[in-house]
Amino acid sequence: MLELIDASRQYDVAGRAVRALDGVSERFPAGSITTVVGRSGCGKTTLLRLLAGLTDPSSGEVRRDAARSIGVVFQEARLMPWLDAAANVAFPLKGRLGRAEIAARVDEALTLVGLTDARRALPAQLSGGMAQRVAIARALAQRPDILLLDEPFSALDAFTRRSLQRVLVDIWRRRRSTVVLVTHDVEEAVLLGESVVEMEAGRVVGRVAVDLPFPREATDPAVVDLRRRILARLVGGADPFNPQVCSRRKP
Ligand SMILES: Nc1ncnc2c1ncn2[C@@H]1O[C@H](COP(=O)(O)OP(=O)(O)OP(=O)(O)O)[C@@H](O)[C@H]1O
Repeated sequence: MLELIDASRQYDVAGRAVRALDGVSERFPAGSITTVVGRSGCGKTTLLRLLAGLTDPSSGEVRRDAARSIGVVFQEARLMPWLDAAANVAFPLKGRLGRAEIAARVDEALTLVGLTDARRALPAQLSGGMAQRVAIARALAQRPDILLLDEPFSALDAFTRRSLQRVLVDIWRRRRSTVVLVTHDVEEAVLLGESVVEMEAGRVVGRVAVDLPFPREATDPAVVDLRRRILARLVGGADPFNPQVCSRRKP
């Protein structure tokens, strides 16, 4: 079980208290895939960092089975610049697994993200999207019980994004790890989540069960309809470029 109980996180920004997360209680059942959607700055990354144990809540609680392994994909690749793509993927496995197992996992993960030809390239020789795919491969190779992804596909072109979304769903269905994926793309949230958690101004304002079989298609009328409804709720007809919108609306 992965769970937030009345969790809040406050930051001090130039002497002003910013409530990045405001009393969130949310359960992420073992083996489920959940997407968290909301506009920029509404606390999605903070929620993920709390789940990962990278940030402590200012108040409230995070419950996570300590025996379960966690893999995190951040918004940016965070590769080690002196290691090639394959060595970056292998790095977290060193000392935990034998050489043959590491080699097999690295091959498998690089194949899944479509980067077998780039295995000897250094991060500086990769495009931004390729570097991000290496970061995704690094997380997949660890085969974590809990996989947390922070807008992992937003730096990718539409074709690569769609194929990696499929890879993620495939892997989740095969391994039944607990997956939480944060995105500002409502379509992606509907395509990938068994449930979509809607966030606004540091709060969870809705949770929608998406009762559609995988793999899902963006053109499926049920997906289109759900996307439209979530978007309408989150935007609420307000000016999407007005930052005040975030804090003005109450759940
Ligand atoms: N380390 C930090 N120090 C100070 N303020 C922070 C910090 N991290 C986040 N915040 C603030 O908390 C709020 C929520 O940020 P968070 O990164 O969680 O949002 P987000 O929904 O993930 O945004 P995005 O989609 O743009 O990544 C923002 O107002 C942000 O400025």
